[in-house]
Amino acid sequence: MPRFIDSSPEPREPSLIGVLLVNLGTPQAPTAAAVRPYLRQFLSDPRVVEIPALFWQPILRGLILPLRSGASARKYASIWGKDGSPLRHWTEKQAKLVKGRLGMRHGQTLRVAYAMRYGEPSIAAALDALCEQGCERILLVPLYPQYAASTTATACDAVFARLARYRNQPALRTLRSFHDDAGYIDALAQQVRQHWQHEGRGEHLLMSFHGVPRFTWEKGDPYYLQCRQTAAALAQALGLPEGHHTLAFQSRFGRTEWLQPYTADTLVKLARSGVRELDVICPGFVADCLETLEEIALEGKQAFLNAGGRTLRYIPALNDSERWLDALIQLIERELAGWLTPAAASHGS
Ligand SMILES: C=CC1=C(C)c2cc3[nH]c(cc4nc(cc5[nH]c(cc1n2)c(C)c5CCC(=O)O)C(CCC(=O)O)=C4C)c(C)c3C=C
Ligand SMILES: [Fe+2]
Ligand SMILES: [Fe+2]
Repeated sequence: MPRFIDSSPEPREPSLIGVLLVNLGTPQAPTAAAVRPYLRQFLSDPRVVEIPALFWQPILRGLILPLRSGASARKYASIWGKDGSPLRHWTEKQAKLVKGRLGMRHGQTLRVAYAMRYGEPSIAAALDALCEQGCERILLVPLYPQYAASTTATACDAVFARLARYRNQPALRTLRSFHDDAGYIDALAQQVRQHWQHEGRGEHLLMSFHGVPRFTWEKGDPYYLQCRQTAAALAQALGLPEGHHTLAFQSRFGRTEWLQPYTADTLVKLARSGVRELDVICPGFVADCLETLEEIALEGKQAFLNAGGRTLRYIPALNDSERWLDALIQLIERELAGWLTPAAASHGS
C-alpha cells in the first residue's frame, strides 16, 4: 500500500457531497468462525478496551476469543433473519431510505453510503468509493444518538485514519450526537405510543442503554450524561410520572464496574417490587441488533419472568420508522446547511 492514495489527474464531476452513515458492525455469519475475527477487530480497538495491548492481547487471544466466539455465535444464531444480521439489514435499509429522500431534493449533488466500524462494508472502502465518485465534501454520521469514545470517537478515528493516507483530501464534517434532538425524541415517543396502542401498555417503562465502564465518565466521556438527558426527555414527551420509568445500563463486559444501575439487576428488582407488565425500550440503538433482540427481548424477558414478572414487551428500535427517517433527514440537512445552500444550488442545475 503506498503512503498516499493518489487520485487520477483528470477532473471529475465537480464538487459532490458525500453522506456516510456508520454503525458498529456485525459478523458475516452466526458461526464461531465468523464471530471470532469480528470480535478480534472490535475488542482490539483501544477505544473499546482501554488496557495496554501488551497485557490485553494475550488475554484476548488466549482466553476471550476461544471462550466467547462460540457462545456469542449461538446468540447471533437466535436472532439471525432471512436478511442476515438485523443490524446490517436495518443500517442498509436506513441508508437506502436516506438516499431516496435526499436524492429527491439534492440528487445532483449528493451521494449516500453506509459503512461498519468493524467488519464489512468497511469505512475505508466506503470512503474511497465516495471520493472516487467525486465527493469533495463528506458528512460523517455515526448512528449513535449518545456520544461515547467507544462508539462515536472510534468511528471518527477510522475516517481520519483513512484520510491520512490521501493526497487529495475532501472537507469533512462529523455529527457528534443527537441525544436531545427534538425529532429523535419525538420518533422514540411515537414508537412507544404505537406499541402501547397495538400491543398493550405495561405498568412501567424501562429505558435500557448500552453500558460503558464507569471510569470513562470520570475521565470526561459525556455518554452517561447524554443517556440521562435522552431518558428524561423521553419520559417527559410521554408524560410519564416519576416512579413509572427507570433508566438502566445493559451489556456489561469484563470485570470493571460499568455505569449503574445494571439492566439485569433492574429487571429482577422491578419484578420483585411488584411490577407485572413491563415495557422495555433501548433508545441508544437506532437499529435492532444482538443487544436488543437477544439480550433484552429473549434473555431479559426470561430474567424478568423468573423473578415473578408476568409480561415483558420489548419495544422495537427506530429501524425504518417514518418519524425516525424524518428526524435523520433533518439532522443531516442541518449539518449540511452551509454546503447545500447556496453552494449546492449553483452546482445542482
Ligand atoms: C449503542 C452504543 C454502544 C456502546 C456505547 C458500546 C460499548 C461497548 N460495547 C462493548 C462490547 C461489545 N458490544 C457488542 C455488541 C454491540 N454493541 C453495540 C453498541 C454499543 N457498544 C451494538 C449495536 C452491538 C451489536 C452488534 C450486532 O452485531 O448486532 C459485543 C458483541 C457481542 C457479544 O459477544 O456480546 C461486545 C463484545 C464494550 C466493551 C463497550 C465499551 C467499552
Ligand atoms: Fe457494545
Ligand atoms: Fe450483549
